[in-house]
Amino acid sequence: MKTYLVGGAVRDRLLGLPPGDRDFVVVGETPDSMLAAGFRPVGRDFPVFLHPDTGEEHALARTERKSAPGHRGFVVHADPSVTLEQDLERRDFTINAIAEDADGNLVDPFGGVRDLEARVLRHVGAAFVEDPLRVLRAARFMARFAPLGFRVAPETMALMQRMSASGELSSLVAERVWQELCKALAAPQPSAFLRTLREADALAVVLPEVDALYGVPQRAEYHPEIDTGAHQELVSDMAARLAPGDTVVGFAALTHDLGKALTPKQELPRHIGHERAGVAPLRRLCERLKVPLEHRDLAIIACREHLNVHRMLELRDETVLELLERCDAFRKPGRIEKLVIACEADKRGRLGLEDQPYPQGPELRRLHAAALAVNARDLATEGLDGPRIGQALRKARIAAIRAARQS
Ligand SMILES: Nc1ncnc2c1ncn2[C@@H]1O[C@H](COP(=O)(O)OP(=O)(O)OP(=O)(O)O)[C@@H](O)[C@H]1O
Repeated sequence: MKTYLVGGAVRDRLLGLPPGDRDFVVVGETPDSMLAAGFRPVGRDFPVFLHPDTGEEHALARTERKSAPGHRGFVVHADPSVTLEQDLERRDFTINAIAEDADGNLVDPFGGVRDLEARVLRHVGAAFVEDPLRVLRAARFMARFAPLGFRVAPETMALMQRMSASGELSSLVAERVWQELCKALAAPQPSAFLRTLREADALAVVLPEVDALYGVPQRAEYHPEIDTGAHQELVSDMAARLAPGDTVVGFAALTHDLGKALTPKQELPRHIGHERAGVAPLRRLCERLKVPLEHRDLAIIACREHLNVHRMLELRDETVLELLERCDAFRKPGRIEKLVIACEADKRGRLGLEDQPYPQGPELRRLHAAALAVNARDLATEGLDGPRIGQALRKARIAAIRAARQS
């Protein structure tokens, strides 16, 4: 069986990055011969099989054509006559179109190795324009590879701009968009995702709420030299640094200031009330992209509460408890940790504040732990009934917060 390692695994090994999932392409086989060799099929119509021992994905070499106008998706053609080169030709970027045989020999018909060395993200061929998702894929690869010095080839960027102008990006299904956004948030430099999409004129189409922050001024005492769009870029990168790979924190960091785009002109650049104004656009974005509940819930809390967390050290004991209650921190204790990191990213992700400590974080963690230690069952044994237990619990938690503050 002629089997080649392809895609991300070859690319990442050549870049010296730790190996991820391994995908293989198989040439000269049919679905029947794969089944006869013991492979298990994945899905129904898709020519992908799992290796009987390793479970790794083996796809039959295939070509793909965009289906006729009026039909969605692609026509996949996979049979023993499809060559390895034809399979590689349908891939998105040259650096993703390198194959490696079992002896470690590279097959690289489109100059992927040269582009890896030159740190260039370049499309393979004219068929690139057939799938609008590739604009987002380019942006998310930049979130991962910009720190290594990669840039998008000018001719690829020109194609991406044409794809945006064609209006096809708006036909992308929510799940595909969310998946790429998530991969970008899990990468070391999410700001490169935003910047690449903006340059391709695509951000306003896929994330209009995020795009709306560019050009909106910040308060003078923050960093007047950059706008709120640049601020959200810095905050997103800081979140990726503080909680690498945590897309729940990353999404909250990205969206915490959406309300600033709605500040009336006469109120600029103060943005009073932006934490409340941001909830509506955030909900809209979450509904459109079918954002998972865990991501959505933390993002809404971070949007609404980030100013309170920043003011933590001045808050009254009662207000600290209210903040914890609004975060549902007694039923979902893990949330406070993520909220703290998103808020810390906001504070430290400002020009000149990158290395500043964020004392509000440890303080909120400490007071949360003290309030959590108060046990409703202990109070129940004192003979209190329903509503009075609730009141006693609040009082005891406030006392615990006070005691922790004084200790
Ligand atoms: N929409 C697409 N258009 C063209 N080629 C694609 C597309 N999606 C995937 N590919 C090809 O399939 C390979 C595997 O795709 P996948 O999305 O798993 O990314 P990857 O390159 O393995 O990177 P990572 O594992 O970091 O996400 C890619 O390297 C590319 O060759």
